[in-house]
Amino acid sequence: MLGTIHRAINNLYTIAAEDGKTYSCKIKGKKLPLEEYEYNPLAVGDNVEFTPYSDNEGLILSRLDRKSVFRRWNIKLEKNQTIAANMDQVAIVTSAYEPPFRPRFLDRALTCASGCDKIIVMNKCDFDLTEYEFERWALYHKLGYKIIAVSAKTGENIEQLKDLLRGKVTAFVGQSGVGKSTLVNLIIDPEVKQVTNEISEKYQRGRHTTNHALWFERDDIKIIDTPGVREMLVPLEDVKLLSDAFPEFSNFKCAYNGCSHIDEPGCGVKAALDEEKIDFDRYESYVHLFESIKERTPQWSRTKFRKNKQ
Ligand SMILES: Nc1nc2c(ncn2[C@@H]2O[C@H](COP(=O)(O)OP(=O)(O)OP(=O)(O)O)[C@@H](O)[C@H]2O)c(=O)[nH]1
Ligand SMILES: [Zn+2]
Repeated sequence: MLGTIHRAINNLYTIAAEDGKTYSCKIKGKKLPLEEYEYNPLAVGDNVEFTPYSDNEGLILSRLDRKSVFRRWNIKLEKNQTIAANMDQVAIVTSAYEPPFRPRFLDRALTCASGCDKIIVMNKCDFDLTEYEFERWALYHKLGYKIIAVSAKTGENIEQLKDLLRGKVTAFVGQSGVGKSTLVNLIIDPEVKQVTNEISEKYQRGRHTTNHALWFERDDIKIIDTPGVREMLVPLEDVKLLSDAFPEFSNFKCAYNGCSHIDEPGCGVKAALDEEKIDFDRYESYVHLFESIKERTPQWSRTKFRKNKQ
């Protein structure tokens, strides 16, 4: 039987199956195959093949191919952790205030998502952005990302956000406290208008924080809410991920195929930077990401980077 993982906690998986029923499952026998540096074989959104052994229990046999993933580097485990899989798009939720808008965080989150569209949601737009923040925010629009400013508090633009979600599976990711759960609750259950900690019981969630990813759906809107994090570290991955998150670099040609845009001669990206055709802050953000991947594992050398890119 086939099904989709809607919840994954401590090797126990809740699966919504093709027969319309929900099964609580474990992985059969040995573990599922893991890639080097990979922590968890299964995440919310994964499609699996399983054998039911009772009306509501089963054993997972295999994972079907993924079309997309959102994964980050788990610093404690020193492994890539897959947070959500097979979504059509990732909504990176940021907030205008408390926590303040952090473009660097946003760049990292953009890099963690692969194989899907990315939309950027600015929640708490009942607060004003500073002029500087507004400019940074507008830059993402210029780069071609879908962006939307909403307020879970006042309801501003929530209908427009819903329009972006219809007919799709969307993973909500972001810093802790930006209001992901408040937004998800508002979208999934419009009757619920109270603040988060009052509604958390209804969904049997933690009081203030979401500590595991969870699938929600209502009509044709399907959302994977994910735990908020303080830091979003980019996964160890084919470095192509980085270039995907910096689409503006692809407008410029470099002398070397697979140029890392750090110190190679004839780098078109660095030339464009000198001519102010690329935003300096974005470039700096890229350098940080590049260095963070390189530092983490000495064996992930720049040579490997070049080889992977070709
Ligand atoms: N002013 C204002 N406050 C909001 C808005 N949305 C959420 N909040 C508040 O922000 C706080 C954090 O909201 P949560 O929904 O718990 O944030 P989260 O992103 O799910 O946080 P984690 O569970 O840690 O990932 C709560 O006190 C909410 O009531 C908004 O649009 N405007
Ligand atoms: Zn270059």
